[in-house]
Amino acid sequence: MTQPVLKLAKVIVDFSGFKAINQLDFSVQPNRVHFVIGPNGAGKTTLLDVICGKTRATQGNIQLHGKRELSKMSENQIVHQGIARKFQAPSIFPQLKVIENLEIAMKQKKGLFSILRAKWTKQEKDKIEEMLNLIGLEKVRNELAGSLAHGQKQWLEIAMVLIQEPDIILLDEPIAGMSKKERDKTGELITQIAKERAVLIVEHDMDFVKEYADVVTVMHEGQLLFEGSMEQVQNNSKVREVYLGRKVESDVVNTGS
Ligand SMILES: Nc1ncnc2c1ncn2[C@@H]1O[C@H](COP(=O)(O)OP(=O)(O)OP(=O)(O)O)[C@@H](O)[C@H]1O
Repeated sequence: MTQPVLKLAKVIVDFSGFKAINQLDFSVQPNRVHFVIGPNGAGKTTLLDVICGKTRATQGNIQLHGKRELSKMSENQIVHQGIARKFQAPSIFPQLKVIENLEIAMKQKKGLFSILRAKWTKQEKDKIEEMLNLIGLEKVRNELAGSLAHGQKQWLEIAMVLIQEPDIILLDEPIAGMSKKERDKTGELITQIAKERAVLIVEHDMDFVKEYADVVTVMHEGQLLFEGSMEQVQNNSKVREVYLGRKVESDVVNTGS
């Protein structure tokens, strides 16, 4: 079996006696679009927070490639290990051009010393070009980022995260507020990204999960309730029970079936 990119073992996140994550064992394989779903309060956001270091694990281990232990590292150190997160709200620079946003992301990757060497190498230029093509914004490269449509802003930020060349990218409800067309394009983009790295996504939209998931983890009360394909998730009795009586029940239990 392939070595997981990321592996959490017996992780606990305790908020003053309340365990938002409770003895969680969880791993992410390379080249997979991996979704995390679960009812409100299940611990999904806390899972992303603890992986990227925004929240500290009270207990347990978080390992990257089976060796680098992340649970004691700062957020900044974790980014440099190869874990990048894109939050729901875009954090682009609206007053700068699309291409300038990508250049800033590239500068962050280069670090201070290389910034002093002001010119871009051919490799860096090619990378920026590759990102523009990947997100389909090559024709609007000189537009101000603030003038882009909602979906385009989200893709730009995904590209800014990808420029860091992370091993794993964490996305928090990436299609929130998007039109059908934008959602489809985001799904294609995510599929494309997963060819080179692992993608872990917290998502509430079950149609989207069904369409693009390779693996779905269902969380409940800070623990892993079930993991498998979306079809297996939909047919699992424990999952049905947890969602029973909740608003999302019909989505999880009936989507596309
Ligand atoms: N900083 C905190 N202090 C105390 N409790 C917290 C904190 N952050 C989260 N929690 C609690 O931990 C539980 C899990 O929260 P989390 O946001 O991870 O759930 P979620 O699955 O992402 O939910 P949603 O789908 O509603 O976003 C919730 O009961 C929440 O109130």
